[in-house]
Formats: sequence, C-alpha cells, structure tokens
Amino acid sequence: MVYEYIVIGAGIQGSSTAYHLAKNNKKTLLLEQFVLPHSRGSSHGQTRIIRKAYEDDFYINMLEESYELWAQLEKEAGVKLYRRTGLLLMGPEKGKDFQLIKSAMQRNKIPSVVLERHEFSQHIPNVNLTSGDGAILESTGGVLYADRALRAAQTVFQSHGGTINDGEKVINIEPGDLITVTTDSGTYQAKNLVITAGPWAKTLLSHTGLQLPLQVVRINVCYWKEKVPGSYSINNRFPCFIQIHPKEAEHDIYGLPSNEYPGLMKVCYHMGTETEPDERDRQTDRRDVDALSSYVSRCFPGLVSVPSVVESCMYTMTPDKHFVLDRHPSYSNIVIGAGFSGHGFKFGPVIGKVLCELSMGLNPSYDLSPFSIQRFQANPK
Ligand SMILES: Cc1cc2nc3c(=O)[nH]c(=O)nc-3n(C[C@H](O)[C@H](O)[C@H](O)COP(=O)(O)OP(=O)(O)OC[C@H]3O[C@@H](n4cnc5c(N)ncnc54)[C@H](O)[C@@H]3O)c2cc1C
Ligand SMILES: O=C(O)[C@@H]1CCCCN1
Repeated sequence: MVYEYIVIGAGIQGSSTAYHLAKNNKKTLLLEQFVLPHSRGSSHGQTRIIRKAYEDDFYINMLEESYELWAQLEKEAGVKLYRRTGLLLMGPEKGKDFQLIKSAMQRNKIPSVVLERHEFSQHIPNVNLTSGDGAILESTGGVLYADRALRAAQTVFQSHGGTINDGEKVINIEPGDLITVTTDSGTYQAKNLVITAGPWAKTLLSHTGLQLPLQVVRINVCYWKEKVPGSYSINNRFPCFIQIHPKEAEHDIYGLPSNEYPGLMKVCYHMGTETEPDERDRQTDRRDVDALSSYVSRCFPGLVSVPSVVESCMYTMTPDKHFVLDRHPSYSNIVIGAGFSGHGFKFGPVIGKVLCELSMGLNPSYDLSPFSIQRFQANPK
C-alpha cells in the first residue's frame, strides 16, 4: 500500500504529527506496535504537567503556541484536556537552576508570583518549604489529561481521513525516494517517513544506520495517600509542583494534585534506572522510592510516606535533556522526533506541527538548532 506519509509510533508525538499531516490533507498512515491504548511507552497515564516555567526561551516560545494548540484540540475533539492549577516551583533560592528559571519567567513576563517565606503556608497549606528554598507560583501551570489527549489526537487524525494500524511492529525500514516500511504483518511505501518511536527510537534508527546517544530509564510513578482526604486535591486548586535539588536526591522531585485516584497524590522522582524498553518490569530498583519517602515525610506532612500505588513509565534521555527534532542526516525524507527526556508531553501539538513542517519540506516555525542531531556528532559525548 502506498501513502504520502508514514509515521511510526502512536505516542503523543507521533499521534500529534499524524494529526497535523492529515489536517494538511496528506494521506498518512500511523503505525503502532501495540494494540491501542497501551501502557508500555511514555505517553500513557491520566496526567502530565504543563507549565511555562523553563530556563530556556526556546521552550517558552514553543509553549505559548502549545497552550493555544491544546485549546484547539479540546474544541475539535470536544473534550477537556487542560485544567489550570498553577505550578509551584521550589528550590535553593540562590542556586543556579532556580535563578535561571526565575529570570526567564520575568524576562518572558510569565504570569507568576514570588511567595515569600512568611506568606508561603497561607498560599500553600500542608507543605514545608525547605530552609534556604525560594518559591514561585506560576499561574498558567496545570494538568493535561494525558490519556484523553492521546485519544483526542488520534480521533481527530482519523476524522481527517488518517489511517491507524495498531498491533503492527515495524521490523525494517528501507530508505529511498520511496521508503519501504516492513511490519510483522505487512509492507507499506511512502515518500516521507516520520519516526517517533519513544524508548524504541534508538533500535529503530539503527536500522537506518543512525546511532543516537539515547538512554532509556524506567520511572516509578508513585501515588501517596492523603491523611485527610482532599487536602492536596485538584478540586481545592492544589498546584502541581517541582522541587529543584531536594536534600534527599540528586535530581528533581515533582508532583501533581490528587485527581485520577481520589485521595492519592502523585509524587515522583525525575530520573530512573536504565532499562531495555521491552524488559521494563525486570528493572526493580527502588532507591528512588526510598528518597521520595524521606522527601514526602519532610515536606508533605499530610501524606502517608509509603506509596500506595506504584506504576511505571519510561523516559528517553538525551545527554543535554533537549529533544531531537531533525531530519535524518543521510535521508532527507526521514524526519525524527525523539529523546523527549521526561518533559515532552506538554509540547505535543507544537512538536507535531514542526515535525509535520519538516517532513513537508516547509520552513519550521521555530529555530530547531537546539534539537539538532549534529550537536551529538560534533561532540559525541
Ligand atoms: C512518569 C512520567 C512523567 C512525565 N511527566 C511529564 C510531565 O509532567 N510533563 C510533560 O510535558 N512530559 C512529561 N513526561 C514526558 C512525556 O510523557 C514524554 O516526553 C512523551 O510522552 C513522549 O512521547 P513519545 O511519543 O515520544 O513516546 P511514546 O509515548 O513512547 O510513543 C512511542 C510509540 O512508538 C511505538 N513504537 C516504538 N517502536 C515501534 C515499532 N518498531 N513499530 C511500531 N511502533 C513502535 C511505541 O509502542 C510507542 O507507542 C513524563 C514521562 C513519564 C514517563
Ligand atoms: O515536564 C514536566 O513539566 C515535568 C517536570 C518534572 C519532571 C517530569 N516532567
């Protein structure tokens, strides 16, 4: 079967790319190895954080449009995808990371308030602000309903004439003017290919002779019980939070208000242990959960400091934690979106737009140099 475009991988990035291609009237096939919906990649689960609190202007610029495109998808699909809660950023006040985000927020006039220590508990009850930490509340931060968002992108893609073949794993890619994609149950051809394979990107790209420095880690997604039900609830407007440099661990800790499982708040560690994507559950390292327990008991006294529910998800990390959004260095009709490093969901619609632009040969709406493949080749480490 011949298509104009094939997209491999129906996570949020591939589904959003396919949606933009179909809206541009391109005959597009979206291939997914698992039967949809599934919980084995990076885009499953009910919730993700959306925020503009970033230190780099290039992310903040993309987020302006991302909020608009999420609102458009909400309208097209007739579902609510975003709920505003605010995003609480806490971290060592004089530390570089906190200062860089704070100044980027001021520079970009992102609606936010600095919470002074003496007024903190009045605004954010049931949280202990670590001594030496500053706090900023970004008012446009909130929750994206992830599973719903993924389904919405796929549904709108199909309503624009797109085809989704799930339960079909791509096993070979033959580049050329007409690219041949072989799955475990068929063969397809297209003039253009977009690869958005999440944790499997490294293996799939190696079929095309490209080696990218991507590392897959398993994340323990932990939910903690509220001692008083509702005290950290989305219905009480409890915000999402990011804790930079917690005392207990090297990487950040983050959380979302209780919502999908009433009475349980999601608090996770922003790093995990390396894993093979097909062997995710063989990875049983729980050192992060121990660090989280100490943090929860110190800073969230209203939560029971042993998780009630632990689920899993995977990050695909690049060395600098910036995404890969580029053409294949050897084949200009193959476009790659990969390495979303645990923070890509909120950008889904805008990433879909730029991957669509790249693959249609248009000038991308954003400067994509921070996301180039060449940055690894110039400095392979
Ligand atoms: C615990 C956790 C918390 C997160 N929190 C946030 C957050 O708060 N905010 C935020 O913005 N981001 C967050 N992220 C990151 C975000 O979820 C990811 O960046 C995003 O989901 C990546 O999407 P993807 O489409 O690249 O990957 P995936 O969702 O993994 O999609 C790739 C798809 O490709 C398919 N595939 C792979 N190989 C093949 C093949 N050979 N043939 C066919 N199909 C194939 C896979 O099955 C999969 O469905 C979080 C991630 C995790 C794990
Ligand atoms: O992308 C985000 O906003 C969150 C921040 C904390 C880590 C997980 N991802």
